[in-house]
Amino acid sequence: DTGSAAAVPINEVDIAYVTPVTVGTPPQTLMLDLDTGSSDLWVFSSLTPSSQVRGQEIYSPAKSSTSKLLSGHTWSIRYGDGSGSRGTVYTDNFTIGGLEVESQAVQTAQEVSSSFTQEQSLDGLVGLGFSTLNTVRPSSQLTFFDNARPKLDEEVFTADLKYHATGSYDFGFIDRAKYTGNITYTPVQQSPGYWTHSLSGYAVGSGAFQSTQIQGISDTGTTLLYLPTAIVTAYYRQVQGAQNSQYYGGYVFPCSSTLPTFTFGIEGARFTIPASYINYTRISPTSSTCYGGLQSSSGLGINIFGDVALKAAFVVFSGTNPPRIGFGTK
Ligand SMILES: O[C@H]1CN[C@@H](c2nc(-c3ccc(C(F)(F)F)cc3)no2)C1
Repeated sequence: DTGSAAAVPINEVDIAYVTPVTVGTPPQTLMLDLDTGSSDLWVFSSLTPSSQVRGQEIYSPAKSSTSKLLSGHTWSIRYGDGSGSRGTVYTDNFTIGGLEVESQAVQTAQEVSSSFTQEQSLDGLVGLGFSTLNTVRPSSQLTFFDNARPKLDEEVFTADLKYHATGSYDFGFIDRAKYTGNITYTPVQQSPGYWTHSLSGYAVGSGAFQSTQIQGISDTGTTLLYLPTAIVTAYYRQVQGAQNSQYYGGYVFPCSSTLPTFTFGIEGARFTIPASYINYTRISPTSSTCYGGLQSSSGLGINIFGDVALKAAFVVFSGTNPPRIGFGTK
């Protein structure tokens, strides 16, 4: 089997992407954020206090003839930005892009943090990290990809995220129409559960490529690209008026500045992020100061190849044994 679904940016700066999914019988449609940096599938639900729901679609297990309570099981998760949620668990039919998993663990939120309440076009997350990261207790649950795997034509899913446009996630096949040339693969270290791999180096604008291994995680749920401080300062040294602002918590610059491109390597292949992707957003609607899409990872303890980098390529997440990740030019 295969599946294919849209990845729709939730605002005008691509802060996150949501994908239509269906849960239960008859199908209830929700828009979920597919996140390769976590492994919980959770949804706003009929169990979420109405004071915490602001425009989101909810899953009501009571309205589904195929829902089953996973008795005694709970979950609680915290994301990199400090947001979080927690609740109980049902199993139910779950589909993405026509690909169905009969008994998917669907984690129903009983509490969500304020930043989820405020994000009214996001109804929950689908974790596509390794199932070892799942937070359901006493027994952890499998991701949609792990459940779907036995029925997939090929043990892969792909991400084709786009700049200020709708892209796609495919399951079980690699769509040759979505990239040119060949996919370049590199090994993934699946512990502790992220899609962890290395870049083979980088270049700032037309500068020489610096060959250096940079280990990090490819994380579709993270908006920006976070790299070591030395690389980030080398980049913004090329930007007139750029500064690392304590106040704004990162590199900002005059919106009128000319930004260089940023190139990263996967093995011998090279992928160039256009300057426009790195001119991420105005710090406020009327400001002439802009916030960068490339920021330092020094406070995170890990480098994160988020959407600013991933949307510059066609990315294959391969669940083969051993797992690997592939990048294609598009
Ligand atoms: O934890 C890491 C795993 N992947 C990264 C991730 N972060 C979120 C997220 C989504 C939406 C929101 C909110 F809607 F604004 F609240 C917040 C965080 N989803 O994946 C970070």
